[in-house]
Amino acid sequence: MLVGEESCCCLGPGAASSLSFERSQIRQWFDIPFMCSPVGSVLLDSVPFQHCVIRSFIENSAFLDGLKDELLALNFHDKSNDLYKFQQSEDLKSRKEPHISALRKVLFEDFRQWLSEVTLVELETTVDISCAQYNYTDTLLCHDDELEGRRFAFILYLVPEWTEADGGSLDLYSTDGNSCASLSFVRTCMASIRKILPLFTEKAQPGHIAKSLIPSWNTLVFFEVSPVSFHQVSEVLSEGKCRLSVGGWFHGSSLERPPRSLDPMPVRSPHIPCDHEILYEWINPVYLSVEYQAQVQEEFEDTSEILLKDFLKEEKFNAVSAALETQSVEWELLGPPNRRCYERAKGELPDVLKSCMELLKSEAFFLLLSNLTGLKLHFLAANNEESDEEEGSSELNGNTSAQGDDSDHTVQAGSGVRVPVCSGELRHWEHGHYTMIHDHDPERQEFALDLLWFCGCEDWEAQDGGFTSYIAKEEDEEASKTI
Ligand SMILES: O=C(O)CCC(=O)C(=O)O
Ligand SMILES: [Fe+2]
Repeated sequence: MLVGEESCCCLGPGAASSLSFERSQIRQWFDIPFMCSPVGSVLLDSVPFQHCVIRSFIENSAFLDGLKDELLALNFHDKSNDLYKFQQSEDLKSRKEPHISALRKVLFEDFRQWLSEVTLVELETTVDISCAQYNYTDTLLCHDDELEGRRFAFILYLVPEWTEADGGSLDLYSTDGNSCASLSFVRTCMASIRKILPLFTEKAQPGHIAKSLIPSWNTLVFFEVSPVSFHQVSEVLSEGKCRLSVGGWFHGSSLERPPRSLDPMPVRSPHIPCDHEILYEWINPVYLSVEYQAQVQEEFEDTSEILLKDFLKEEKFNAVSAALETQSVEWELLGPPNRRCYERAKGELPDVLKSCMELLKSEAFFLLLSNLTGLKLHFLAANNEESDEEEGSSELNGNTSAQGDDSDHTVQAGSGVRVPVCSGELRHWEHGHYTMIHDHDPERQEFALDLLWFCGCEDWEAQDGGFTSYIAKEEDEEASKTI
């Protein structure tokens, strides 16, 4: 029987018996990959990566109620960036509340020892534990938990009646076949083999959701943190329910990490040669007046951004909108999910959309952008910038319709002159779509002009989401700027 620090925190025999239950069998099952074996209330599975679900983790329900009350009385702070939105408690490492202390003792003494025994992984005494609340619309997108020293992740759920329709599932991703580390595999490898492993494999990328675990009251999930442990908390969809959990990590020597796989660079091309007539055909004449362009440029130079309303001529805008609504555009879903999830137009576009994309890549448009921004995106543009490395990008966007991206960059030509280039796509965004910023993105290392053109999102409200956030260098949380 596991007993907490105070007698009122007796956890009851359930915790002890479920943990010690069939210990040798558990070890056996962990040794056999790709086998799902329910052992009483302990379910072990190595697909898509080693994880374990223990139901009725703590038997004493009065203890759990007390624990929940103590947790809800803690201070929570909002955590929000491109990866997540939820509330996190203060660190539980040194909280003195009786139930919290008792749980910490069970997890980081008894349970840690058991875990170490069944997995044959040496675990350190580091205590890494906090409490999280995911309420309506909260989420934690695809990630692998890898951080120096983290060896196993655990989460104990303290949720009300929960179904798939409530969202908030813990989704486990399969990887794209480059997989190089699973618990059983690593354990059977000699240390020397482990060392050379990264030389042969690149870090795997998450593919599709292979398994969704619906949280339930008093269920503990744990999994091995490895280069393939990609998972997410799907968006909480029910308005009235709080997905409360206690989670953290058991620390030990991290597994060898294969080198990161780099995102391929988008194909960039110089402008398409074309006459300036195209601008008169497509662009709202307001933006073609030299005086107005000078005003726009001044504002852009001050704030590094500008919003140009009614940018296309009305009839062109209507034609593009109609094409997006009525003509068939083939969309492909882009991944990997730890970087992005949205649709991009694929194959031949309907004529008007094709022409619109060509406009954004045209020579005349590069010149127009130069005039509006002061950036030298064309050799004829006045050179009033400090650096010759500014670049640009544009984006067509729509709700039920389309979105695109057009990035102007410069490449070195043979003569040493930088030639502005661009890349762009037509994108379609809907609920659940996103992009994430990455430290290792090549695009982060250089300057570019982002151009976003939206379609199909009239009467859009802030609460509808779909904004673009710019994050200041070295900052974790989103910067003030959202578009
Ligand atoms: O709450 C969960 O189910 C998982 C949380 C998680 O993945 C994390 O905090 O890193
Ligand atoms: Fe995680």
